[in-house]
Amino acid sequence: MNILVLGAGAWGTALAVRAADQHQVTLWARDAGQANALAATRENTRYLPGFPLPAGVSVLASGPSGIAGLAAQHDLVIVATPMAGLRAMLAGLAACTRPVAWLCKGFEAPVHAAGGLLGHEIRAEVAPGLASGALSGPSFAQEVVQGRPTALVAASESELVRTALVDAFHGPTIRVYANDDLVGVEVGGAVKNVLAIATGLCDGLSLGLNARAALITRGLAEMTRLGVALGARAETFMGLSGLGDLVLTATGDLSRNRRVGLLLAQDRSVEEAVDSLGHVAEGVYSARTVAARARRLNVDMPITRCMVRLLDGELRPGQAVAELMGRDPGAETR
Ligand SMILES: NC(=O)C1=CN([C@@H]2O[C@H](COP(=O)(O)OP(=O)(O)OC[C@H]3O[C@@H](n4cnc5c(N)ncnc54)[C@H](O)[C@@H]3O)[C@@H](O)[C@H]2O)C=CC1
Ligand SMILES: O=C(CO)COP(=O)(O)O
Repeated sequence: MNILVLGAGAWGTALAVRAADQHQVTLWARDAGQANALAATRENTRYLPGFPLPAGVSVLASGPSGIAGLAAQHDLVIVATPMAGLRAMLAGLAACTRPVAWLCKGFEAPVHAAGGLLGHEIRAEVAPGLASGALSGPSFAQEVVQGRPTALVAASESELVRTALVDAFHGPTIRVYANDDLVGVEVGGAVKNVLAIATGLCDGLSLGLNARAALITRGLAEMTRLGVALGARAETFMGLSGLGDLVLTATGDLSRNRRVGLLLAQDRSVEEAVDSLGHVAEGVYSARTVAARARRLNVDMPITRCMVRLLDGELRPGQAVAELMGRDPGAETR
């Protein structure tokens, strides 16, 4: 198989390295300078230092034919940009006849009255004919690139896309499960980032293991409520892209979103926390949209609401905890 990976951040690079165990991979960087550095050093020193690119990975910057021309020369196209780059990528790939999958986890920042969109909603606007889906699940790039065992979920309404993703990435160190609930998989990947900020905050404030378990469990409930209201199946949230990725990101110190929460607990500003990462933390950008869409659907998401007020500077860390603990008693429903 010939695989094109559009985006040379940590995750695109890690998946390119692993896919090259079994396939030919082209890793595309939007910035010619970054592509040249990658090609010269055979290492992504900016986003994933310490892991050489194997011979099966070739590096490219945009050529005269652009991404549409490149896509036509490959069997599968992976969009590995953050959410902020997905709309432009899908628009550029609108006429592509190859299967396409995005890796980003979040809601787009609002571009019109409908509010911020998930990947499949952006696709419906800019590339409705594209055979496409999302590759998601609990997967830190640093572990995947080292060949540590990982399970992913290939989500699409299209069997062709699910099969292409399994063929591309299922191997000795990665298991890929197929799921046709694209909405559920996308909601899980987006909301877990917001909840990981909350759990980082909780751990940074040394609230204890009981508090962390409560946040994860009640966070899963609010993620499920939003997903079901958006048309997902509830059982998807018990799977890899729901519970699985929530547990990983909320508890694993490799998570950039969790690290934002840990830094906020030290009274660092959101800007300082994000700048210190040097990587994207999608939960920071998605939180407001998650809360806004939940509000419109009449879905109660108290943890998310609290995180938005913290990120907006309306609450200090201690006040956020007091607000969550001060709520009226309620039944343990989903
Ligand atoms: N790193 C990880 O372990 C995982 C990340 N993801 C998701 O994958 C997406 C990408 O994450 P990472 O590669 O880790 O990010 P990163 O911060 O390591 O790299 C981001 C890359 O995207 C490029 N970029 C930034 N803004 C862009 C835009 N507007 N248009 C096009 N390219 C742009 C940057 O130049 C850089 O190459 C995120 O949505 C993240 O949530 C998903 C699973 C695992
Ligand atoms: O999505 C991820 C792991 O599955 C990565 O999470 P962070 O973006 O918080 O690092």
